[in-house]
Amino acid sequence: MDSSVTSTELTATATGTPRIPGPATPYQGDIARYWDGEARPVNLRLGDVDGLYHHHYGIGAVDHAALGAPEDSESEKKLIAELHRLESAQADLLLGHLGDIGRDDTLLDAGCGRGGSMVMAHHRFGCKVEGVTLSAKQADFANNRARELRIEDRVRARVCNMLATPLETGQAAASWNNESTMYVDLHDLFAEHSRVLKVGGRYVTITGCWNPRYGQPSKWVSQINAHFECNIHSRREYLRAMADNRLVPQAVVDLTPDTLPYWELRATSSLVTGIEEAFINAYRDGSFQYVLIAADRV
Ligand SMILES: C[S@@+](CC[C@H](N)C(=O)[O-])C[C@H]1O[C@@H](n2cnc3c(N)ncnc32)[C@H](O)[C@@H]1O
Ligand SMILES: CC(C)=CCC/C(C)=C/COP(=O)(O)OP(=O)(O)O
Ligand SMILES: [Mg+2]
Repeated sequence: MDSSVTSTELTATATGTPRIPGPATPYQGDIARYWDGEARPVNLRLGDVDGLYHHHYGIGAVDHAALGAPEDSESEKKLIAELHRLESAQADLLLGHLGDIGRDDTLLDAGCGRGGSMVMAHHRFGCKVEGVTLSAKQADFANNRARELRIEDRVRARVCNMLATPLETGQAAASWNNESTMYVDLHDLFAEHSRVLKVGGRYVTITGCWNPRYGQPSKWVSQINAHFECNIHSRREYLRAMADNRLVPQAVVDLTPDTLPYWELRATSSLVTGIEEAFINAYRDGSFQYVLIAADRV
């Protein structure tokens, strides 16, 4: 394993997606394999609704009028569309905290998945969006979508470690992690965001974190970690690691009550994956919180 690979050593996947050869750690190799092999219907069928493919969860009230009655032959289709609407609403909320972004700005999506949030950011601001993921499959998928939408000159995914990105120091007007912070050390992560962000730039994350008021990670939190091979941090760790890296919180929003309706609806669908109960119980017993943190790079 070579942990010294840098952005200057970019090569390409078979379909031309730039990549840094080799994961920095054996754990990153596991995570790359996990996402390369992921093809859950709950993600692909929701993405098929309008071509925005997300790997994050939803927020907001369920529109029961949009769901239709259970005997409705279209009820499954309507349920999928509603879950997808709530996931896109989550990304909209995140993008709404990035500040004033212009067409000439560059944004960084750290842990970009299949690129749904990147496309939304470009459509909203007209800006350039650079994404990084450990998974070559995901990066290829995101770049194919960008080509289909004819925005490949503005939206690009690369295969690389978010802790050592190819971005220049101060290049990004804003950057974010959408449900991707639980795979990395937070001090290393925020040091890299702090490096790539211009002074006065904005960092935003939406994430699940364990609640220090509960004491320690609950069994539900441990179950979520095992399910996704991730390591959920505490709310306290976020604030400490940001403070240590010139990221000053401007907003901390508890989205737990806003995400519960998504989970309760998802638990009734045929696309359940088995992790719904753990999320619902963890949110209800107060051991786990869904939060948005927006911070200024000072
Ligand atoms: C749950 S998905 C979120 C994807 C995307 N942010 C979204 O909202 O659809 C987590 C993502 O984090 C990425 N990831 C995890 N660790 C990473 C690392 N060290 N460097 C780059 N990407 C990483 C994974 O490859 C995956 O794309
Ligand atoms: C809030 C927390 C703790 C998130 C963990 C990271 C994660 C796996 C997010 C959703 O991905 P996904 O959309 O691929 O998952 P699923 O298949 O469950 O929809
Ligand atoms: Mg999903």
